[in-house]
Amino acid sequence: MRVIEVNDYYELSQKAAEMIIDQVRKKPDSVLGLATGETVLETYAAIVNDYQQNQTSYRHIRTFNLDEYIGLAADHPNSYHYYMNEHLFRFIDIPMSQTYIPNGLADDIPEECIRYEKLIGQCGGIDLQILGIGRNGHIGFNEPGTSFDSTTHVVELAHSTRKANSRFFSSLEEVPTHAITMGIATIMKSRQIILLASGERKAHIMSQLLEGEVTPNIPASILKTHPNVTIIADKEALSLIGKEQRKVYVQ
Ligand SMILES: O=P(O)(O)OC[C@H]1O[C@](O)(CO)[C@@H](O)[C@@H]1O
Repeated sequence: MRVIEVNDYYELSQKAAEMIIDQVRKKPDSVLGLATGETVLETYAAIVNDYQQNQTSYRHIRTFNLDEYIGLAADHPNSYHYYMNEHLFRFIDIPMSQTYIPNGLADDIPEECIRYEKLIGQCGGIDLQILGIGRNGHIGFNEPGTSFDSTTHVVELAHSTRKANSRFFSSLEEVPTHAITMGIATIMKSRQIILLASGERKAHIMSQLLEGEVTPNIPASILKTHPNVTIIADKEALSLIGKEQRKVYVQ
């Protein structure tokens, strides 16, 4: 695991976009794993900007999103379907039929999880997975305590996660209680992973991640055992890292 330290959120977004665009140019039929949330927003904006300036093509790219709320329709403004269309897909030339997001309205949700996991395999697995990190160390919606062996599954969202995400809803009660998420084993099968962390609100979890052990209590800690993980984090997110850990990880 290597950590690229950047000055601020702007630089983080530029660097992340650059790495994703590089992957797309090198392998135009790449399978990308995508995240939602606030952190990745400007990365998508930078990808859109590059598309408009340089016409990088996504015609043969396939994408798999990490997660989706259960119970929200694709056109609900807080669904991750809506988020992805709104911030990325509608601006680039990716055919919508090549963008995959779990269906949180499926009649048979356990079956939907199995289908989604299989589909990732049938597409050859994920070449590059983008991750944000929750303040409790969650990746996707894999909350603390999730088995490292988990594949795509249903989760009950932690109160802290619902509270954090309630900023996008009109009230906490409106935040769905459950979601479908790729599992930790699903994420770990990706050939390359980039995790993004920005701002002071991620400083505590970043120090726990970099200084602590690999434990299901911090789902992101499993990334330390993956052969190709890059963390892009800004100075604020790395502000609580001790000198020794800095020497080990930070470039
Ligand atoms: O980027 P944010 O909004 O801080 O969220 C971090 C992570 O938490 C989630 O929003 C889920 O709670 C993920 O989608 C995201 O990767």
